[in-house]
Amino acid sequence: MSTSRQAAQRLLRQAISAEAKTRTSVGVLHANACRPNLPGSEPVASSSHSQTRRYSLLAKPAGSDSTHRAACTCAEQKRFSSRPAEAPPSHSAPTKRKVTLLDIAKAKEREEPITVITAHDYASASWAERSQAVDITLVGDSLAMVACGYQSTTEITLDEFLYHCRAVARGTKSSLLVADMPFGTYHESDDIAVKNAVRIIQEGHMDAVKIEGGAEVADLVRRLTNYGIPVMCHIGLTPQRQSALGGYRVQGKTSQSAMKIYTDAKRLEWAGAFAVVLEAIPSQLASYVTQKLDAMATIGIGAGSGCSGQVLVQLDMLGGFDRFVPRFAKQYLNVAELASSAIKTYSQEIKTRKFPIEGTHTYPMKLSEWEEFLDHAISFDEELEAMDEKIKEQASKMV
Ligand SMILES: Nc1nc(=O)c2c([nH]1)NC[C@@H]1CN(c3ccc(C(=O)N[C@@H](CCC(=O)O)C(=O)O)cc3)CN21
Ligand SMILES: CC(C)C(=O)C(=O)O
Repeated sequence: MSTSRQAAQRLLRQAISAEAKTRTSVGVLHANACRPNLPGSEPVASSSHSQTRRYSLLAKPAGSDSTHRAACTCAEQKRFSSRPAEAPPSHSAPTKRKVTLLDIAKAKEREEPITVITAHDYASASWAERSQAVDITLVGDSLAMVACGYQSTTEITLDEFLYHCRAVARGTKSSLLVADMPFGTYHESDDIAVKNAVRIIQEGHMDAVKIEGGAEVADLVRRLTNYGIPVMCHIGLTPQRQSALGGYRVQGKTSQSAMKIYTDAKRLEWAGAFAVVLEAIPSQLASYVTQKLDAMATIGIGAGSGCSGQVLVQLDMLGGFDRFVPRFAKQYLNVAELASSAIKTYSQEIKTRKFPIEGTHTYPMKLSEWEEFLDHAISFDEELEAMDEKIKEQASKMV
């Protein structure tokens, strides 16, 4: 027998024996994690499975489950009744209800691709919302690099991160909100990790947390799901460990590291995670893992089309981040180029007095009010002039 096969079997045995120790309550855990009975989680219409059927996770109108956040955005909209934007903002026309864990589980089961995109602030969250086409909005800690300009994701603190979570939550109504647990927030102890996860839910207004790691975080995943905090995991290329991995490198290319990814995925599923991000791994491995999981959805990024869903960093797919472009990032737009050329035109128009345009970007005033103002202003100016004269006279007497 080859050594890699022995190593693989050893890993699987380790995974199974570790699981056996905690297996007693697995049935219940699984039910909790993957068949949640949360408020607002109505079942999606029970039509028969069809690969070609249009994906209908988001099809239901928002109604009784409209959230506090939704109420806030509507109130804000009324307050700022300025010139209407070109198209109505998404929150003016709520058309879909909140996506739930049950929807995600059903989509996985029916093999309907799950769409995930990151958002880092209110604007990017609103664009995702406006598309009415996103199942999960992820506040990924890539925001440390993309929105804050840090060198790596390990530099951001929980407080900084929570500020972004809140902004994203204000711009999101329908998609399920998942946020990374930043580096250092789940490492010290499981007690501290639970406390920090609670902060992300409570202060960050998120629906679920995401944790990087495999077997080593399985106990924590189990504990969080037991407490009713849904968990998404992240294996393969785990950016918080880029130093240890020797950079942002593809993972799972040898049979042994592929086995580690597979057994990690199994452990995380047993622990109750509702989904796992598979980043930068060979696509045949991602497909295999996806097919062998019962209840946990796989969300691929650089892992091919065989996953239960896909995720990209929003500014990568919009072409708004140029420090590096991973192979897996398809650019649908070049927002950086469009934005900087628009800023250049704006500046040129200011210099050539083409902007602002009288009547378009200006506010009107009644002629009668203007004439009355001029009367007052002219006499005010005359008084000022007279005072000026007096001061000059007195000054000349003093010298
Ligand atoms: N803008 C952005 N997009 C991301 O996807 C992302 C972040 N930032 N920040 C955190 C991590 C870092 N990630 C990265 C960064 C670089 C590569 C990259 O350039 N990888 C090489 C593969 C190298 C190899 O062959 O092993 C590539 O060519 O894609 C991949 C993932 C993913 N995450
Ligand atoms: C790329 C996604 C999966 C992520 O983890 C992030 O945005 O940090």
